[in-house]
Amino acid sequence: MRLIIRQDYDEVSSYVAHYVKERVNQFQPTAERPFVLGLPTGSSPIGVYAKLVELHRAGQLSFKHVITFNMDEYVGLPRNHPESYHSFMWNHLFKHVDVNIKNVHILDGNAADLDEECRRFEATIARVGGIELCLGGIGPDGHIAFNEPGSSLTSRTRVKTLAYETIIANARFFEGDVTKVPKLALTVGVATVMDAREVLVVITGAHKSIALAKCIEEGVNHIWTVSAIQMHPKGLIVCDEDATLELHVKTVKYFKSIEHVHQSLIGPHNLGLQGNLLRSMKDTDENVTKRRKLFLGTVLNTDEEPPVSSDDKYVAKKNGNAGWKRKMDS
Ligand SMILES: N[C@@H]1[C@@H](O)[C@H](O)[C@@H](COP(=O)(O)O)O[C@@H]1O
Repeated sequence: MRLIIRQDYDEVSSYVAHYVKERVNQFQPTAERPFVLGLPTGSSPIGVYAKLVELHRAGQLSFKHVITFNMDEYVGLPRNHPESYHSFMWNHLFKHVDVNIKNVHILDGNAADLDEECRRFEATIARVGGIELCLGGIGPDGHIAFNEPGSSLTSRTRVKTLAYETIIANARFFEGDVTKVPKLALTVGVATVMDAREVLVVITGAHKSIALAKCIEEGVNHIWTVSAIQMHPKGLIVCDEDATLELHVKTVKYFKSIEHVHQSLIGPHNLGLQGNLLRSMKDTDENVTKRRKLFLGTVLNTDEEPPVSSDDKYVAKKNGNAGWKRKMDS
């Protein structure tokens, strides 16, 4: 799992939107081989959606061959209610981009048979070959989609009773009145999310800092359901500085250093796709030499171009707080 830390909400949104753009474009989706994207609601992804719309308008991203699955929907709220997740998605993303409405999948919280609706949703995801990239947000209690504390980590799409904390948190969208917040929702399960080939969770704000710490510094558990991301082979969390408040300094430094080394390996402009790009790089001698130089340059913390052979004057010799030292200086 990787953790990318950006200064604030805007930078997080920009990072995630560019990440999505890169992933979709790199995939080169077609009608026969569409890109399948999982999408969240809530205030966390609003900035991401605004940037995706900008990228679309700038001609850098098309949703023509993108199939979407939303994570959840309230039960019993009319589809055209301003706070339904149907309305949310339409207003923040779908009406602004070239997505084919037939490719949009949002659970129907007014279906006559809610269990059947959930089964149908899972079957549709399977039919299109699974989700390629699933974006998510979390509640302050660490829930992903509406997988409230105590949800099974093997859960699938189903009807869920909302936790009181979630009802209170979401009352802000219902004139601050908890009685107006629906008490049930349909939601994908934790396992549905984790089945995606890649999971990217956005976490911003000091009010989510405990959840972030629980999610990445403690064990996988069903109380903080987003902690399941620890088990995912390709999990990415993008957070802002405020959300790191409860993390150990060591944790923050570790993830920042990892990102720093990645960027030094392939350059700062390849937003988060380092793994893919590195894998796809042809390992010619020239590439190996280039990457090695970049890597050594970071580790040695020197402006001088480092050499490329292993038995050179630069050695892994720590010179107290002064950083790495050259052998000939020692
Ligand atoms: N079901 C949604 C979640 O999918 C979302 O992640 C969460 C966080 O919302 P926000 O981003 O507004 O904090 O809200 C709701 O509970």
